[in-house]
Amino acid sequence: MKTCEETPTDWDQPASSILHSIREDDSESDDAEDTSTEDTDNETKGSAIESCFQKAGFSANTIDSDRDDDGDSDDIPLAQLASLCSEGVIDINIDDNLQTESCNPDEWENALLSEYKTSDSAAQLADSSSDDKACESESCDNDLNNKSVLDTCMLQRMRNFANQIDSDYLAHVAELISMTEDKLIESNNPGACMNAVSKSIFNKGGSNSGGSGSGAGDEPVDERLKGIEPKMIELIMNEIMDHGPQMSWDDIAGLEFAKKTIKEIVVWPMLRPDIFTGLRGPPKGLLLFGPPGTGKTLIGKCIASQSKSTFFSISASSLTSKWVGEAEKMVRAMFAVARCYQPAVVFIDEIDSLLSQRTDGEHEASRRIKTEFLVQLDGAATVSDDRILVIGATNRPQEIDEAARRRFVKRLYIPLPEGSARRQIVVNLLSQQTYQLTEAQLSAIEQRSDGYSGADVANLCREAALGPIRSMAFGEIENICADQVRPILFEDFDAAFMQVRASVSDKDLDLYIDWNNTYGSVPIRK
Ligand SMILES: Nc1ncnc2c1ncn2[C@@H]1O[C@H](COP(=O)(O)OP(=O)(O)OP(=O)(O)O)[C@@H](O)[C@H]1O
Repeated sequence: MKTCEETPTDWDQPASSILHSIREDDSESDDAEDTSTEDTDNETKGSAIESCFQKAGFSANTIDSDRDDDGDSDDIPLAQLASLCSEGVIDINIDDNLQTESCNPDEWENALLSEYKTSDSAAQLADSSSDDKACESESCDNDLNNKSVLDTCMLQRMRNFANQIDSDYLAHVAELISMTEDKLIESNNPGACMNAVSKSIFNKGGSNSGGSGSGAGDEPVDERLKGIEPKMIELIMNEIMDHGPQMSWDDIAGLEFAKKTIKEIVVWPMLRPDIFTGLRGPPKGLLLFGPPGTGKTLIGKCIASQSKSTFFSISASSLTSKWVGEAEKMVRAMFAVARCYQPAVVFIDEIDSLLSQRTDGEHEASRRIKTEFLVQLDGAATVSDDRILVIGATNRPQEIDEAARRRFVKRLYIPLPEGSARRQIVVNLLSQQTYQLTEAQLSAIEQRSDGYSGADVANLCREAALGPIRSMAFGEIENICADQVRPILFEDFDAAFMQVRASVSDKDLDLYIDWNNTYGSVPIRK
């Protein structure tokens, strides 16, 4: 095992060479132990990494970090990436450094390295690496300004990290890269790549790297997270940052006008901030209001997917109930994390409960949360470089405070689905099951479900899907093969209509339409 007294590394050589030398160091020291096992491990690791990077749309030479022709594509690039990302040294500012739309590996490396060298994090890294067993030498702790000690400690830390990469971890990275494949290839944008990969590694890295900034109890490295409790950051990453599947506009039935407006005012500007500047700048606050179960949350998720943004989703009532006494801090922390993961969409469900009209008897705590939220909303709106969109969703728009309403510049009514949209929801949901319904029967379902919300229609389908099971005797259910269950028939829907009724009344609808015609962005006729 090398110690901190090793020869310092020349930071001006490409990162790949530095890491190559780490590898050589490692193989030298480990040769005596068991070279053959390590070779096999590295080969397996290497091919897994290669497939990760190929999946992400990188050319093969990105993977051959040795820059030689020996065909030995090993773990160096991932180790490098993983180490830097997990340490929080690399963040989305990588975009500014690169100022390029290409995924050129040399530019990556240089940018990574310059971040690494210039960042304050270097000192923190060396500091944290003093915890590493390999860096127990007193010189690490005592002389952080000594360049050679710093370099060696960093190298040791990178080496440790590389050694900790296991197959589970690779699988995780592969899964993430495959999930974001479209995003990465489409944008061919290193910033997006880094954002996606670092997000994954940041999450997973807590257990793998033990690195600073990744786990609870560590001081976060990013400037924007200074003063925010690491525990809170972790909570936000795990509970509020949405890691669900990507969504497309076709997953949302109907609502064509809303989709069109949102694409125009939100998605395009987030995708092309360079074009949508000044007067064309996007609104930073969007309010989606309408009856429950009409797809407001789906729209929020879809905006995040389609604008290649990180999605943070929280319900205002859980802010006030789940984090009693901490809600205000939570709001601040959430926006701080969102700033680190730009472009970001912060979706707040039931926003009325957070931003309801002020009353004389209002509780001090709820007044403070409201103020904090408005401050953050203003911050997101005034820092023009920030690409954070706040989406509020509510079923009770009339209860929203005037000051808050003003900050949601765009206010879109999300109404009950029309007949064709209800039919599309039914067909989409049934496509996952076997069913036998004629066009005429589908039309009958469409008509009978008039006044149903999207969620009501989904419930109707769920109820109908149980029909074939209910028609069986108990013993039969226990033994039947799944493919022998009879298809869903019209009679099942007939029965389901008796169970599932519309959840929204005409009176409620009138209230929404009135509010929309007073404050909404797209007035409609009753
Ligand atoms: N337009 C739609 N297209 C497809 N599915 C829909 C649509 N609207 C609602 N649904 C179905 O209803 C469910 C609930 O939708 P969602 O949570 O987006 O509604 P919401 O308006 O946010 O409701 P709430 O106001 O109660 O939070 C979805 O998971 C989906 O199954």
